[in-house]
Amino acid sequence: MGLPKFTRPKTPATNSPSPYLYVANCGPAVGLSYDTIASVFSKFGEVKGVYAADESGTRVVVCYFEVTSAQQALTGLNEKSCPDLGGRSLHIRYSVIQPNCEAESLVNEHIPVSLLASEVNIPGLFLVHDFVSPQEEKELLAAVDERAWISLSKRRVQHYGYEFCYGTRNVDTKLHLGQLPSFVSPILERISLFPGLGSATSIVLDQLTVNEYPPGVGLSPHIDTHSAFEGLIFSLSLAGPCIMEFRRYLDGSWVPDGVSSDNKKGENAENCSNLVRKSIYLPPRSILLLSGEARYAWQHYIPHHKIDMVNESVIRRGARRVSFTFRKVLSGPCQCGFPQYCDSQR
Ligand SMILES: O=C(O)CCC(=O)C(=O)O
Ligand SMILES: [Fe+2]
Repeated sequence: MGLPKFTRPKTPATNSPSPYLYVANCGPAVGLSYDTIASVFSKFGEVKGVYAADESGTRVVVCYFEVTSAQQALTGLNEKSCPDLGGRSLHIRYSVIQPNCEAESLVNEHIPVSLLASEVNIPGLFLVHDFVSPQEEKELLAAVDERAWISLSKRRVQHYGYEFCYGTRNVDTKLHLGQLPSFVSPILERISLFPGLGSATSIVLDQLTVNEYPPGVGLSPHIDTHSAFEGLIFSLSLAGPCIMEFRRYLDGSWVPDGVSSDNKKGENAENCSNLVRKSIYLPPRSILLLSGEARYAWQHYIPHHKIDMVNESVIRRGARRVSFTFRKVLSGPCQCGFPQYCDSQR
């Protein structure tokens, strides 16, 4: 599964022809849809696909079936004002294919982005839109902005209840920071009535991490450490949207130690064939619940994009996205039914 990764060619020359063209000054961020680009390039031969070359929205890779098509397109379009593309001049080179590599950085390599959890079809994943009102959103943001942020390399965080340690990806259960702050009390009450969980389940949450992501900053793939937290993880999205992706290794491959949520390397899967990927759009004021299989067996991550393609629409990340992740610290070992992904059971 997944497409090969295309790299930016090192030499600017038109040597080493290949069926793949790396095209700059072209893409959704400059108003050119993938369909428009495909239709212009298909004048030179059959186009296999058009993909984002990176997260800029202004560079794409056009893949032909035949090298000769790419050669003709390069001759016909490179550095020339193109009337079919609003007079824009494209900067084109042959691209290089990197074999056996998943291309997660190709924004449009994409898996379709679902708007509803039911479309994603991962057991235990739920999304509720408009979980808080715009006024509550404003108040929650104001409350955290009055408090001290901790700066990580690319984003800022606050921890309540227990501190989450990114080095060990765990919490120190002996270090209780206190009750969750009163400004989240109405949210906790509403979570206790969460649809789908049944009134028999009493939901106690005692750890909150607030994450503030600037535009273009995401989160690398991870499963929240099984031994750190119980089975329900709620994440409230505020201020700006994002897409969250999920991937599961079908053979249950273990995530190597040291791949922390701030380590972008963790995004490059070594092996594409045993991986399933899904994607969901998280609008501001929505809350996501990871439980069961979604919590224990699927890695979740936020691609490092400034713009996201949500089906046919280009969605710009806002000035920031702030998430409130509510969890319950686990006191004993994890006894989940997914031992192949469980640090307590390996
Ligand atoms: O920002 C989010 O919604 C998710 C955060 C997350 O996955 C985590 O802190 O483990
Ligand atoms: Fe997480």
